[in-house]
Amino acid sequence: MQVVISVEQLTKSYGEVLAVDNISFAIRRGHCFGLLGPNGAGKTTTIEIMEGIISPTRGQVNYQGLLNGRDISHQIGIQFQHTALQDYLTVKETLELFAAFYRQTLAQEHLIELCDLKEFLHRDNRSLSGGQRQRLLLALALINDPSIVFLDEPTTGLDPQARRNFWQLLKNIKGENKTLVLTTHYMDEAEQLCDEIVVMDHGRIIESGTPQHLLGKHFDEIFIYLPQQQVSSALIEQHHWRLLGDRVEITSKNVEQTLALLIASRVSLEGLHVKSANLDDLFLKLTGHSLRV
Ligand SMILES: Nc1ncnc2c1ncn2[C@@H]1O[C@H](COP(=O)(O)OP(=O)(O)OP(=O)(O)O)[C@@H](O)[C@H]1O
Repeated sequence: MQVVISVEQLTKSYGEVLAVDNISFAIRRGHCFGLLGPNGAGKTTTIEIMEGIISPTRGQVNYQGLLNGRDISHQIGIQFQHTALQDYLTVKETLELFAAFYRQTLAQEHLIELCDLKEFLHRDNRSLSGGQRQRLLLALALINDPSIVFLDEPTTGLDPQARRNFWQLLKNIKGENKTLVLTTHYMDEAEQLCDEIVVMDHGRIIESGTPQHLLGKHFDEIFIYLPQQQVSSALIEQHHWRLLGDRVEITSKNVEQTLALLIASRVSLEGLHVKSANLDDLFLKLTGHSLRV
């Protein structure tokens, strides 16, 4: 698949602080690319350099052959984390206001359908729920029919249902052959949406690849959980199992064998929970801390 953005040896320092430290990666057309990392990892700095909002100290960003600094504004759309919306305007009026800034725009009907705005189109911006506001911000990012859309933590603060609805919209947009670049604090979001991820910490890339490839590379075990009161301390110590709150975490390379061991040890299997490693586990393994602390 064709590379649309290539980031080459990018470095950004703020005085003594090295926010981004010599990173390189490529983003392919039609992919959803995720930039993950704990607070202060350098994600926002990286995405803002890609968007052309700030300039790098060293290195460059290439857009389909165009160097960063050239006017690429007609090709990209940006959904910022905090965008002030004009009070007293309806959603429809807001779309019209923003559309007036561009020569080329996506047909309003299509935009309304793509971002599911119909039910609150004539409502004042101030009366929107968190999820509706994010859908409007997404529509504004798409208004110039960009081929690349940047989303900085698009679902932070939304309830689970609103997040799931928003993911579906992003999947539909991806289906229109647009390239998505997003930062997120939610591993399930990255797992649902991203074809490729880059994990950053302290300004550097510590891992990159498809979620499936990275999970396969770092984990060949399955996690089994049981209520602690059902497992004797002697058994926990003997097998070096971990205590997580009131549960015992058993790491197993062979679930059948582990279950046979538990049954032979007369451990009750009530409340047993089995789970494969997910991106949360990967993140913890790579950075030593979970993403949301
Ligand atoms: N304008 C600035 N001046 C000085 N230091 C900055 C500036 N912007 C960012 N930094 C520092 O650069 C580092 C990377 O910050 P950045 O915002 O890129 O991280 P992040 O991964 O986006 O974090 P978060 O998830 O909290 O948004 C941090 O140490 C931050 O304090």
